[in-house]
Parts: sequence; structure tokens; C-alpha cells
Amino acid sequence: MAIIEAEGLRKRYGDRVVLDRVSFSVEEGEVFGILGPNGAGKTTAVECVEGLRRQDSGSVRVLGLDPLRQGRRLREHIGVQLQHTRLPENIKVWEALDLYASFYERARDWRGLMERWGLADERNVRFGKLSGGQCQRLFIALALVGDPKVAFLDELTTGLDPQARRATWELVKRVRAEGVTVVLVSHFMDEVEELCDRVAVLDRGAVVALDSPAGLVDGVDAEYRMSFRLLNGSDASVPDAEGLLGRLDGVTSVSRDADLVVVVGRGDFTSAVTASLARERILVGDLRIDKRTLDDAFIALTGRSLQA
Ligand SMILES: Nc1ncnc2c1ncn2[C@@H]1O[C@H](COP(=O)(O)OP(=O)(O)OP(=O)(O)O)[C@@H](O)[C@H]1O
Repeated sequence: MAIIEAEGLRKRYGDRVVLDRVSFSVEEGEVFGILGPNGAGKTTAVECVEGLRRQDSGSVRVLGLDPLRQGRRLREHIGVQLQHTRLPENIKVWEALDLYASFYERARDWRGLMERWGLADERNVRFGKLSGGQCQRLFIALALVGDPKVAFLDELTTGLDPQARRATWELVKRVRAEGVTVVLVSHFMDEVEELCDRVAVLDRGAVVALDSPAGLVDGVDAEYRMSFRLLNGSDASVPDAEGLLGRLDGVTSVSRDADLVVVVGRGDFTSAVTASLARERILVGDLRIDKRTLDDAFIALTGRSLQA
């Protein structure tokens, strides 16, 4: 069942089109990613869905409610961690949880939440003294204090060190395991690959693809590479590996440095290469095929790297 339906969202700031007919739906129980480079319109899209910004046109339904006209009712059922959430430096962990719980009619027992999210030892620590990872744990706990059906997590791991990022990923998995649908806004490929069931790729305000991470990788005809070493003896018998392999279907380039051959291509070119090597009785070792990644898919979709 779709828990969120966004249809044809458009938004401009002055002359600048920030969302251009953005549509997606989120199924109950999934982790849905919105992926794109800085400025792609991710936060704008998600804040229209949350009812925090007003789209110029297009419609949104979250849990069957219109976020603009039924915002108060909706906010009882959603949890939001905004991209730039800050709390007063002096507020203690327990005070923040108590405060947020007061915003909801049917809040969860925040003491249990504090235990569950590993914050019990920090209950009296002031916000300004928390580490990056502890802050994220607190923000997730705050997003869950109203016992939401959907949690929106925007750029959750930006600025965290690798260890804290991984720990935060485990928290997101736990949120999902508790039955909460998660909308995760991110500009990190690895995060989306690890956590999301489906992803909308946003580029310059438009959804350029929407699929599972694996589906996105398989769906685009991105180049990838294989490499191998010509084993002793075969080198002399294959003076023209470039010519032999370069003619195969899907191969776009072949380069050779002494006994190391690198073949770049598309589609199922690796089968053609291995079959051709076998036919010519060319022995190879150190065979490596570099997996296509979501980053390759992103480059194929948008013409640029997300990580740049
Ligand atoms: N209130 C506003 N007024 C004018 N321009 C805005 C406003 N909010 C956002 N923008 C512009 O709209 C574009 C999209 O911003 P948005 O924050 O939605 O992108 P994003 O994909 O979430 O990027 P980031 O990851 O950097 O937050 C950006 O160019 C931004 O400068």
C-alpha cells in the first residue's frame, strides 16, 4: 500500500525551477531513498511532502492526508529529522525528549526510547557536549517519539566519521525493523545502496530514475572494466590482444601494458571476452571484473558523478 503519493510537484524560487513535475510513491514498510547532488531539490521535495513547504502545483498525499490542509493531523503520524536540526546547546538529552514528547497527543514513553537508542548514559548530557554519533541517535529518537508511521531522515550522516556513519546505518535498519516506513534523503551512494529498498534519483529538480539500487545499476548501460594478466607463453602467441578483443560486441576499449590487459565495455561483454580467450587458447590469470556501482549508474543517468 502506498503511504506517500507525490504527483507532479513543481516549485520555483523566482526564475529558478527547483522541482519539475516530481512524482513518486512510497510503500508502507520500505526505506525509500531520495538521492541527488547538492541543490538537486531533495530537501524541497521532502519538505513539500512533510507540509513544511508549499509546492506551486502538483499534489501530495501522506497516509491519505493533504499535508498542506491537514498538516496538524498529519504531524501526529510522522517523525521528521530536518537537515539542519539544532537544539539549544544547553538542553539535556532527557529534556529534549520530554519536550518533543509534549508536542504529540499520543507520544511514546521517551524513557524507553532513551534506553532503546543507547542514550541512557547521556541522559543528563547537554546537547552541545554530544558527539556527532550521539546527536544522530538523539535526532532519530526525537523523530520517533511521536510513534510515527513514517520517519523522514534528511542527510543523517553528513559530517560523521566512517564509524559513526556505519553505526547510524544500523539505527536506520532498526527503525525499519520496528515497522516504521523511512524516507531517507541522502547524497551518499553507499548509504543508499546499503539501506534503501527503492530510490528516486533527483537531478536538477527532476526524477531521472526510480528503482531499487540493484535495478538502477542493472538498468543503465554503464561502462565497466575487466582486467587480467596474460600468462607466460601466451604473451608471445597473442601479440594483438587489443585487435582480437577490440572487435567483440560491447567492448569499447582495450589497453595493454606488458602482460596486463584492461578491457572496458558495456552489457555482457565479459562473456564474449572469456569465450574468445578460451577459443584462442589464451591462458590468463588475475582475472578481475569491476562491479558496476550506483555511482556508474548515476553518471550514466546524469552525465556527472555524484561524488564530484
Ligand atoms: N527558500 C529558498 N529560496 C530560494 N532558493 C531556495 C530556497 N530553498 C532552496 N533553494 C534553492 O533551491 C535549490 C534546491 O535546494 P534543496 O535544498 O531542495 O536541494 P537539496 O538537493 O536538498 O540540496 P542539499 O543537499 O544541498 O540540501 C538550491 O539551489 C537552493 O539554493
